[in-house]
Amino acid sequence: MLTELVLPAPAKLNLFLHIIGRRSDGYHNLQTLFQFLDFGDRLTFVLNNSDVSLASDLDGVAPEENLIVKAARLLQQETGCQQGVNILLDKQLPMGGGLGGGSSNAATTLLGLNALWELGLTIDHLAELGLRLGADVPVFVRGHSAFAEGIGEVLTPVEPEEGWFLVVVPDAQVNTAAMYGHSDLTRDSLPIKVCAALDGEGAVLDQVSQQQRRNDFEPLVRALYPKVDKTLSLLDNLADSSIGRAMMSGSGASVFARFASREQALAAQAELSLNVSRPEIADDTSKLHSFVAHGINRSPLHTALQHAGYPVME
Ligand SMILES: C[C@@](CO)(OP(=O)(O)O)[C@H](O)COP(=O)(O)OP(=O)(O)OC[C@H]1O[C@@H](n2ccc(N)nc2=O)[C@H](O)[C@@H]1O
Ligand SMILES: Nc1ncnc2c1ncn2[C@@H]1O[C@H](COP(=O)(O)OP(=O)(O)O)[C@@H](O)[C@H]1O
Repeated sequence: MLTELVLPAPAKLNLFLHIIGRRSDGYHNLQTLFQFLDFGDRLTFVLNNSDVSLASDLDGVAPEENLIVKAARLLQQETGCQQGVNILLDKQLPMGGGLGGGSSNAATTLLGLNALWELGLTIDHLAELGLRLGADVPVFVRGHSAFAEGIGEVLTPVEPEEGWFLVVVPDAQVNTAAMYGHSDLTRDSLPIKVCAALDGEGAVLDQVSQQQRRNDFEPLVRALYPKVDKTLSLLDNLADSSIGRAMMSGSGASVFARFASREQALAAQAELSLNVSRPEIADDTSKLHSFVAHGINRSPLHTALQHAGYPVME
């Protein structure tokens, strides 16, 4: 019997993000392209017979508010499961970074405990539970790059090119709910008409050419957070314009640019470090954290579960 599982909780990027309307409950309808990164947090689950406990020290997040604990308790309520678990979180992703760290942690917990507690829930059921925890959780549960609509939960699997990214994390935490609620947010983008025969990435990209790709949060976050604005400008200067400009992910604060190879992404990272150490710009960008990662269309969580002998059930 399985008593311990160590699983990744990968980051995501929003390769574009258009906000097309606001629902009566205040949530927003989007059209966005999600791709996973081979970089993220790591969760260790050890079976116990008593309670759910989490070892982590996230600033400002009480254990009961942590999406990991919420996900575990939701599974217990839904299934009546009496088993417990000790969970250890190795946090690598910035909080409020637009990389989906909290949502990914929740999805890894749902899938990990479904295996460890032998609950046998289907992927559809787990995605539905995930949506109760956050709009971005279902894509991490389903584990495939996707064109997302609705509030982020209506997912069509797609195959964007698996490029190399330099991701830069300015020293700023952006509050997602506050950005969605801001009066200056663009929320009337024209919907992309996705044809019925959405085939791989093709149909999405035909309609959202590289030049048209944008993140509707970007102008607002740039105006409110000068560090994000400056970081985007710095990264854009290093980006390969034939591939695309630097963009923000989600509601920020992280920004990214795609490169033709890992080597080129690493070279841009080195140049960025050099640039921010220059006295004329060393002020508020000196705390830039960055990493190079591969964009991948199958979540490393699903790959790890398969290797552990627990392939995700459709
Ligand atoms: C902006 C995005 C883009 O992928 O990512 P992040 O920047 O958070 O990574 C998501 O839409 C964030 O999804 P997620 O972070 O799961 O949001 P939730 O916890 O469900 O909601 C937080 C708050 O954001 C608002 N919200 C969220 C999703 C949505 N489609 N419309 C909204 O208006 C609601 O006010 C909600 O109270
Ligand atoms: N396990 C968790 N990891 C990160 N954030 C969490 C977690 N549980 C709850 N949160 C809360 O969710 C918020 C959003 O976190 P996160 O998903 O990392 O950022 P984003 O939504 O910008 O991608 C955090 O600011 C924090 O208050």
